[in-house]
Amino acid sequence: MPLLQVHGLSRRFGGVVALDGLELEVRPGTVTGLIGPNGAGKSTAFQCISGVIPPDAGQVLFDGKDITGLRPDRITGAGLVRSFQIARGIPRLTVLENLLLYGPAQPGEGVAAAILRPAAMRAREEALRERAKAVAARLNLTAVLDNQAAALSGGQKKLMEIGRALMAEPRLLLLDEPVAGVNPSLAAEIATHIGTLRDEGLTVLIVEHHMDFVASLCDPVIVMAEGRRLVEGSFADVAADARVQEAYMGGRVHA
Ligand SMILES: Nc1ncnc2c1ncn2[C@@H]1O[C@H](COP(=O)(O)OP(=O)(O)OP(=O)(O)O)[C@@H](O)[C@H]1O
Repeated sequence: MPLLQVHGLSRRFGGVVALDGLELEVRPGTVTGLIGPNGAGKSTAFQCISGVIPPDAGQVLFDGKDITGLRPDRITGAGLVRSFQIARGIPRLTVLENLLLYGPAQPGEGVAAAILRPAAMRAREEALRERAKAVAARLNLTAVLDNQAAALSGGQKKLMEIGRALMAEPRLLLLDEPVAGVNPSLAAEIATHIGTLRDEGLTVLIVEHHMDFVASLCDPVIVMAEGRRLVEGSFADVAADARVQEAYMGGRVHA
């Protein structure tokens, strides 16, 4: 069964039809790419899937359960986590502190539990620190764990952003332009990290304009145009498709 199923997703902004009956599926264990020309509706799809904005119509199923219109924190709690295009870490906090902010919510660990069960709270904090360190290690951020986020390179900020999403223990990670503004060698490094996460069982859906990155990492690739799915297939197949080239207004999609 697909991990994510989107049926008939529609959303308007005034007179603009951003999503027009979008259909898409993400199979478990894939890094699925979502591409398309500017204004195709990719970001709006991410926003509707992750609960940031409600769709006007349609359905989002995560692991077979209807999550349409749920609050973003509920959707994150269910294991569908979105990472943002712009790194939003808190600049004055260290990398470790930024990661710790995004540990999974613990049901039942309210204020009363904190007062009554300090040992349990300390154990949870310790477990969270260990998790943050493990996440940092997987993303080559160990050396900068105690540095302020503001002092990171552009690429390290992107990796920290992925790390923050990983702290929430996702089963499906939505990445919005993870290599926008990143140099090619760092983009290749980020692709390697994402490929490793996939090999470890994470499923990923990525919006990205950087075609080398999509070609090297994403299979399948879904092409959107005018709020709908235009074609889906391997990168080579969709790049060679005349409808896709037309949607990019005569521009070539290079492999
Ligand atoms: N909050 C909003 N208010 C009004 N119009 C919006 C809003 N968000 C998106 N739109 C419009 O909806 C359409 C789809 O936009 P969207 O950002 O989803 O496309 P996209 O495929 O992510 O584009 P890009 O690749 O340029 O980021 C566009 O015409 C856009 O102008």
